[in-house]
Amino acid sequence: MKLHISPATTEVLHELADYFVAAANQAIAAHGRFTVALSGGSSPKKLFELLASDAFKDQLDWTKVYFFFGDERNVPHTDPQSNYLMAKTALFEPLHIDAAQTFAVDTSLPPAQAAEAYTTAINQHFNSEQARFDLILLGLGDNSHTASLFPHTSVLHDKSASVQDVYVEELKGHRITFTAPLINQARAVAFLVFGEDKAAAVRHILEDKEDIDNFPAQLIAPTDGDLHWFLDTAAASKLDQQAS
Ligand SMILES: O=C(O)[C@H](O)[C@@H](O)[C@H](O)[C@H](O)COP(=O)(O)O
Repeated sequence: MKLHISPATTEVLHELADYFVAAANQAIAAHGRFTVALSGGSSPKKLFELLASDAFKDQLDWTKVYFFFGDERNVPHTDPQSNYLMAKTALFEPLHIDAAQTFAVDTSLPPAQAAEAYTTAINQHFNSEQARFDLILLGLGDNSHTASLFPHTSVLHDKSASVQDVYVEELKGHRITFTAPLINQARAVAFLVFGEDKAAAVRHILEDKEDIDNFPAQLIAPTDGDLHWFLDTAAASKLDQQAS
């Protein structure tokens, strides 16, 4: 596990954008394409905008990049809460990504069917071999959730490498999420976390004793892959360890 800690969010974003480009070019050179699962929420929006900016957009062949979502809210793709809408606006449209390269969760289906259909789409993308994403981007909630692996939900104990529908009591709604085993199959996982309000959660995940039901992001430990945390100093402020 590698910690990347920088004072300013702009530095964190540039470091992760450099890492994203390097991982993409390495995957494209090695097996002809780069398959990435994007995180949702607010943190990654600036990363997507940076990747689509003049500073980065010409650094890789975007026609060889395939985009999935590590989780999605149970809303239409036109809803401001939609993770797909955020990525479409900040990344896919500015880069003119072909629709055939983007895989949105079909939220027009009931959530359980949407999750099952997404699992099928992933398995088809990987030709029914092990679904091994080249990179999975994750955020972290201040309650230590990641993707839509929320505290005290049954999906935390799902041993299948799949996509699941989960009812989240605190949200009073359904989410569709990768399971931890699916995330942990990835070649690389990168967390992007900003701000003092996340500092306690970061410490729970990286330094406190195992307590999966309260701190679900502790589940994330790639079996045979790299784990990176990209943090600003505020989010890292409660850690004993600093960047390695
Ligand atoms: O769909 C989502 O909301 C995300 O996938 C979720 O896991 C997010 O990464 C965290 O909640 C942090 O969200 P912020 O970046 O908005 O703080």
